[in-house]
Amino acid sequence: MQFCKKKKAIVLKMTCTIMKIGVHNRLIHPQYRTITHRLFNNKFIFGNEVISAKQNNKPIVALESTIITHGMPYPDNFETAIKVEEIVRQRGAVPATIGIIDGNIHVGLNENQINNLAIEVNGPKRAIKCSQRDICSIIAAGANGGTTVGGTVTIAHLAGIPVMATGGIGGVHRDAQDTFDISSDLIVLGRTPVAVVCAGIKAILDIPKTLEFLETLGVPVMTVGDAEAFPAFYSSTTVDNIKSPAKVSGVIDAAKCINIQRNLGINSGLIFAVPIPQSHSIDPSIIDKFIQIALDELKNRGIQGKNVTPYLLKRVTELTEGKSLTSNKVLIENNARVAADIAVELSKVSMNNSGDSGNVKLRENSGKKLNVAVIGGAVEDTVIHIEDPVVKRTTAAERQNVAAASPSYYRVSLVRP
Ligand SMILES: O=c1[nH]cc([C@@H]2O[C@H](COP(=O)(O)O)[C@@H](O)[C@H]2O)c(=O)[nH]1
Repeated sequence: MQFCKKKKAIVLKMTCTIMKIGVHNRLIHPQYRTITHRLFNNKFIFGNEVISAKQNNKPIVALESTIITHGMPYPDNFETAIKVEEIVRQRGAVPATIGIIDGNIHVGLNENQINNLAIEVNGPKRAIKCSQRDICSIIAAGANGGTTVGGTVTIAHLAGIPVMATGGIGGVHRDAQDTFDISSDLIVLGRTPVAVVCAGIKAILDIPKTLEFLETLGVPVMTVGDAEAFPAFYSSTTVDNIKSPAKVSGVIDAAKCINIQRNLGINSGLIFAVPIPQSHSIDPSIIDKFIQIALDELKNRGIQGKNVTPYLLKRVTELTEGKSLTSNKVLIENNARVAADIAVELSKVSMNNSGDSGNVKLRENSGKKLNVAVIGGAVEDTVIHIEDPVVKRTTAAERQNVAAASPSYYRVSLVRP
C-alpha cells in the first residue's frame, strides 16, 4: 500500500513535469525548441495572459523593461509601464513585458513584479541593465535584469513574439569615433527577426551615423505615415530635417513587410519609426542645446558605456524641467498603440499566408535572355592542394609542350579557404 502511494506520487510528479515542459516548449520559437527545452525550461516563465494568447493564437506585443529600471524616475516608470500594457490590450493584442527576476526570464511580468522593478530605480536592489550580452550572467547570478531593446528582442524571438514596442532604440553615440560606443541594439537587430516600433532614434545619439550602420546591417528602417522626415524621439524631425530611408503608409503595410521578410527567410529585424504626436513634439533645435550641455557634463564626469544613455535621459529631463519626460511618456504610449495594431494585422496576414507578397510584385521568369549589369566584383582566394605529385622524367620534346602535359602530372583538389 505504502509502495503504491509512493509510486503514484512519482508518476504524478513526472506527469506534471512533462506537462510543464510541454506547455513551455510549445511557447518557444520552433527553431530553439529543443535547445530551450533542454536547457531552459525552468528559466522561462510565461505570464498567464501570454500563455492564453499563445494557445489561442492572439497577437502579442513584447515590451522592454530598461525603460522601467533605467529610463524614468519612480512613479512615472511604473505608471507608464502599466498604461502601455493597457493600451496594447485596448487595441486587441496582449502585452508581454519582458525582464529577468531572480535569474528567471519572464515573458509577461505581472503588476507586482513591474512595481518591484520600478520602485528600486535608485535603490540598492536596482535591476541590472540587460542587453543581450548580460542575459547569461544575470541568470547565473540569480539577479534581476531590465532588458534593453537588444535584450528584449533576443528573448521575444526565443518566445516566438515578432513585434515589440519601445521609446527609442539605442544607436551610434555622438563621439563614437573616440569612444566606439555603439548600442548592441543595432547588432542584435541585424540578426534577429523581430520588428521594433519606436519614435525613431534617440536625439542624444548621432542619428545619421546610426541610420548608416543600420543600412550596413541590412535592417529595414521605415517611417509609419505620410511624413518624409525621420523622427528624432522627442521631436518629429531631426535638427537638420533628415529624410527617412523609407516609409509605409500605415499598420497594414507594416505588417505586410514583416510577413514578407519572414516568408523570404530574411533574419534581420525591422524598425518602424513613429513620429511623436505633434502636440508633444519639442523643437529639435531647443532640445539639441540641452543635449549638448548634458553631453559636455558626461565627458567631464567620465561617464561611459551602459551608463551613458540613462544619464543623458535623466539630465535632459532635469534641464527641460520635466518637459522631455512628458514627451517620452507620450511617445511610448503612441508606439505601443501602433505596435499593437501592427501585431493584430500581422496575425491576420500570417493566418492568411497564401503566398501574399504584399506590395512586392513577383515577376515570372519568362525564359527571355536578360541583360545583366554586373556592379563591382568579388575576389575569392583559392587554395590548391597538390595530391600525389608525379615525378616523371620527361624528354626534351615533352618539355616543349608543358602546357599540354601538365594536367596529367598532378591530381589537384580545390579547397575554399
Ligand atoms: O524611451 C526610452 N526608450 C528606450 C530606452 C532604453 O535605452 C536603451 C539603449 O541603451 P544603450 O544606448 O546603452 O544601448 C534601449 O535599448 C532601451 O532599452 C529608454 O531608456 N527610454
